[in-house]
Amino acid sequence: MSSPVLSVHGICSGYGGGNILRDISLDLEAGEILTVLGKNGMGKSTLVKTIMGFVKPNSGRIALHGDDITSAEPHKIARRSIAYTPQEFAIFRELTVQENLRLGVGNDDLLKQRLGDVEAAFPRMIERLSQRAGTLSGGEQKMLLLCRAIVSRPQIMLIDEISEGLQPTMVERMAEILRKARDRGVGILLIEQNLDFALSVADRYAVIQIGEIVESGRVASTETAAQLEKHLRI
Ligand SMILES: Nc1ncnc2c1ncn2[C@@H]1O[C@H](COP(=O)(O)OP(=O)(O)OP(=O)(O)O)[C@@H](O)[C@H]1O
Repeated sequence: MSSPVLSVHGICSGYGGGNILRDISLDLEAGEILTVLGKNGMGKSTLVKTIMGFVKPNSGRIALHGDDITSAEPHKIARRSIAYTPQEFAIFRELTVQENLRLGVGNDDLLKQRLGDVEAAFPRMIERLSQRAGTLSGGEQKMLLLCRAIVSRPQIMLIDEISEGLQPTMVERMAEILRKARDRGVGILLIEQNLDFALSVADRYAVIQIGEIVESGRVASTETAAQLEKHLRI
């Protein structure tokens, strides 16, 4: 087997010295989607924030492409071909769509070369390039987040609840975009509560309950959905 693009080993992490995550370990390979499932407040966002360096782990090790990045600064981690789409609407509302997309690549020339990636993912975004991002619909803002990640042509994507509040056709479009990225070899860590969406794209799953992984495996059949649903019920 190839070595993982992202490796999380024995991570304990939280806020103010306490631990929300306890002994979390997972590996992500190139060209696969691993979904991390769990109810509200179980620690899913804390996990991606810890990987990105926004929350410092109290113990454990995180490696990107085999290099230790535990406790590295977020801007240094972000330079390592990893794209993070946070759960919060992390777009710059006063900037245009194009200016938001530029943040994914660094300059306009490169963005121009890669606008085809945006058009292939979500043609409507091209029509909106000069529009202020804050005036996009909620669904379009989520699409912009995903497009910004895509134009950076990352090897790893960390995606936190992108499907939340979206209509089914938009969710299906997101699923297609993620499958295409996976088929190009991107390793995707997909944080989700939408079980149908997550299992329609993921190759593997892990369930977080109160900061611990309580179940994990391959996404195989409808049996998996039935088996996992209990973890997501309120
Ligand atoms: N900045 C913070 N300071 C203190 N506690 C926090 C902070 N952010 C999150 N928490 C707590 O950590 C726990 C896990 O939160 P986290 O956001 O990781 O959960 P989640 O599984 O992503 O849930 P959701 O789906 O609701 O976003 C919660 O109890 C939350 O209140």
